[in-house]
Amino acid sequence: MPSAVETLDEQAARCYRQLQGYTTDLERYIYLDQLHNRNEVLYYKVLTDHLTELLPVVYDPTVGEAIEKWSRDYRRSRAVYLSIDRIEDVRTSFEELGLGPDDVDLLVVSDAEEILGIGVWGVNGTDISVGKLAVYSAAAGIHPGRTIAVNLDCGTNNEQLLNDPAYLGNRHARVRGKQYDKLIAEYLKVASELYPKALLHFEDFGPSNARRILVDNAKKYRIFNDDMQGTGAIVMAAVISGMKVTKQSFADQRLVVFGAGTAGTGMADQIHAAMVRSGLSEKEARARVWLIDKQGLVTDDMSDLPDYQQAYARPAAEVKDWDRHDGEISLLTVVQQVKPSILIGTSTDHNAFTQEVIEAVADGVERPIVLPLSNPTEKIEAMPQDVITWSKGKALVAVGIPVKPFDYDGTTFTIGQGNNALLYPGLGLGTIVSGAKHVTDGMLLAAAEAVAGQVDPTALGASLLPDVANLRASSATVAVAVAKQAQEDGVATVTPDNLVRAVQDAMWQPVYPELPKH
Ligand SMILES: NC(=O)c1ccc[n+]([C@@H]2O[C@H](COP(=O)([O-])OP(=O)(O)OC[C@H]3O[C@@H](n4cnc5c(N)ncnc54)[C@H](O)[C@@H]3O)[C@@H](O)[C@H]2O)c1
Ligand SMILES: O=C(O)C[C@H](O)C(=O)O
Ligand SMILES: [Mg+2]
Repeated sequence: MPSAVETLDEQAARCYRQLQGYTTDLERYIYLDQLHNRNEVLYYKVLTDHLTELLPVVYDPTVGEAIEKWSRDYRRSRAVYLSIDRIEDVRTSFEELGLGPDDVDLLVVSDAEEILGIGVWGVNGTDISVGKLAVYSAAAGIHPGRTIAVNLDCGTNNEQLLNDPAYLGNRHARVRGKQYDKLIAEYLKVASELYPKALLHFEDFGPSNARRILVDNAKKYRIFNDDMQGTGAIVMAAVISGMKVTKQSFADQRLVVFGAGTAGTGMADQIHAAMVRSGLSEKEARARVWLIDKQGLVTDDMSDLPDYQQAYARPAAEVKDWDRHDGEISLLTVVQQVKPSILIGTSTDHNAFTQEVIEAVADGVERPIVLPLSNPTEKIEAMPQDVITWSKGKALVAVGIPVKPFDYDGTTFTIGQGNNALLYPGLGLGTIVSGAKHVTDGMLLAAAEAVAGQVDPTALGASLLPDVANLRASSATVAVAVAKQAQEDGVATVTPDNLVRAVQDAMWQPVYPELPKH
């Protein structure tokens, strides 16, 4: 080795300078991934020191592009691969890691059927698990050595991958039905037996599997679906913040969800539950939710509605006089009829929130909450600057991607990042610190309230959500609230006297360990 002996800070400064030499975010992603593979402490040091700048590089939106090119650019495996063709190998695949029952806090698994909004990516989807874990470690100090990324390779229907000679996954159509269910059951069984203390995080599954797996297993395993629960909770945080401006309660809201899949219906469920908690009956609350999917407004005369949409289908009779185009009731018509106080986009339909739609929303109520949440950037329903301009500064906006502050009519608007990354790291840490047997609805709500409690959104242009730069502190606050709620909900298995201290102590810092002295 060269003679110089450097500190971690000096090494990190060199890496950061090297990073400046690249021109595209994908190149930066690859550089950081190689650093991740070479020196994990140094990688996290650079990442945590420049979190606002580098989160969009290691995570959304760049991770979407990295996934598309993953086989082409393959470097090194950072995950456990479980093949649908070799379910009998699930246990050995984990055992090969040599980790004991007390060694693992967290697994992130994806079957890559709905990566962000870019569809099915087979084994290339590995990096969504890797990226989510990097955010857990950088934002909430979950020890990276105590985490495992998992890819479930169920085949892929993505022709581009099947025809790509470089593709590294199973070259057959996606396997569904009994064989798929067997793989999921085996994963849950093995992972929870080998690592009984670990939280099992599910990411970017297709809508029907995401919901089914969560509903069937929520009571049996320590399981969390980020796209449903994490997203639902960050949206709750944004809405709680927005209601501080409008001085309303959940019972006053009218919710339109555009894109009623995993994330959209997950949010509808959490906001519906909050409406019930604020005094509405189940039925009254349902009557305040409108789902729109590919076939327009979801109504109860539609055949083959998936179960997660049925609950909110509007009676056909109620909308029989509404305008239709090609038989469908459009987003614009729904907005004009309903005058939503909250409009959410989780459709992947880029630019669906047109000027006409946003103007209609702003005509309907004084300060509408507008959340175009589809990722990555090329899927977003509307850019925040447009939503602010078209609503004449009235809309209260958050989006899934990071956006720089901008001026409108003499005011600077700061747009919060309504991405589950602002919430799940703290939720995970709180779950781990409390040893919670399950992630309860109460814990999700506590996380949402803790996130919202960190901002004052009342000034015009203020953000609805905390700044990513404060994510580490914000995650610690969320973790304390979640662990406390776990105790109140009777699911905590560890009850430290001083929760704040326990959370701080549990947070891993990127520093080199002391070498033992001889
Ligand atoms: N900001 C966040 O934290 C966050 C979290 C989860 C998901 N998302 C984003 O939300 C989007 C959806 O993710 P998902 O996991 O729910 O996917 P999904 O496939 O489960 O749901 C998408 C839904 O939108 C519908 N849709 C597609 N095109 C449409 C159109 N033109 N009009 C109306 N509806 C249409 C689909 O039929 C489907 O029901 C993705 O872009 C994802 O990145 C964001
Ligand atoms: O990964 C993200 O950026 C958020 C979310 O989980 C998504 O699927 O879009
Ligand atoms: Mg996701």
